[in-house]
Amino acid sequence: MPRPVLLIHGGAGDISDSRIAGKFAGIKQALRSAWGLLSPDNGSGGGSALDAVEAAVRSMELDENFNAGYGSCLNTNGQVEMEASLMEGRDLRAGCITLLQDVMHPITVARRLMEKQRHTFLGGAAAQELALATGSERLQPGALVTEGARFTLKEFQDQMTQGKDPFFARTELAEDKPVPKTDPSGETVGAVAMDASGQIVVGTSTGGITGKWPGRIGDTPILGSGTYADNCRGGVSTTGHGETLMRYNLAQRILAAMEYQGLSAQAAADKECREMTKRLGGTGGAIVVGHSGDLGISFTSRRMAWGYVQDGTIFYGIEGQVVHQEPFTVST
Ligand SMILES: NC(=O)C[C@H](N)C(=O)O
Repeated sequence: MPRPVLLIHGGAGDISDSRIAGKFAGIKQALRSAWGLLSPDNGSGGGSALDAVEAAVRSMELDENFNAGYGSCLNTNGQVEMEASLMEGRDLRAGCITLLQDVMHPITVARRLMEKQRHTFLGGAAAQELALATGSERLQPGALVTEGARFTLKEFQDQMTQGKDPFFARTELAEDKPVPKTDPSGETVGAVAMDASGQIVVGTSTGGITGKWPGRIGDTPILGSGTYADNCRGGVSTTGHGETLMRYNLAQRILAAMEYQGLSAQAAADKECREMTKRLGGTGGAIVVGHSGDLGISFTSRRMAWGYVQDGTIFYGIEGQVVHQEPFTVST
């Protein structure tokens, strides 16, 4: 029987030192709220990967330390347009949502779509309609906008006014271009879980990138780029510069490297993240759970927050190879 595992990320990017504590707190909180749903010790013989992934992502959508739900990045109109995807690896069912506004939990809307099984990808008004019809509350316009998101948009717009385009700077890493103090890509959230039945589920949720054009769609809701789950191979959630990730098809490439080159989850994630940045310039990261339960955590950005629980211990990190660990309790 597979050993259940829950691995999450809180986004790849140029995360400043002052934001690390908030990221760690949010990662631990998300693991705390989701692990009980998956753990074999939860009294019900082990829970479902689907419930655990949804719970972990919902926790980070509520937390303004992450670029998803409340605290999402803003487009050039100062508005939040969110995206999410959810996939399960047994029957390859999925729900993908884009251009969603004024709803706290895009990942739950993605789950509702997946469960309906009629369509796989809905955007804009249709996504909104589904959200409201399946129990999501419509928030006041602007309710998801935080001070931090406003500040980052202002900083981005100031740089544009000065003729510096931070997007271009990040996709042309080899050149000496100005780099924004705050990464306009913000930090998407994602979770990959495998339950005791071998079911693998992946969910990813984002506000996109700061200063995006209204209507811009990133990698997050695109299967094979932001999210992919296949019980025969594994599950991947990615984060980083969406235009880069979708052109490279990062999630699918990592799974292909595991399947056809026999690489471990870690080796495949390292190889494909590195190769992507070498070829396209943009940076990003991925979390991976292989079908046999091995884990991969890799990023080419400066930082990426991540965490997982194993054998009563929580492991987490944000930088290079540095791994922190502490006993996991519900009050961690
Ligand atoms: N930080 C992120 O992961 C942003 C997301 N990948 C996007 O480009 O929309």
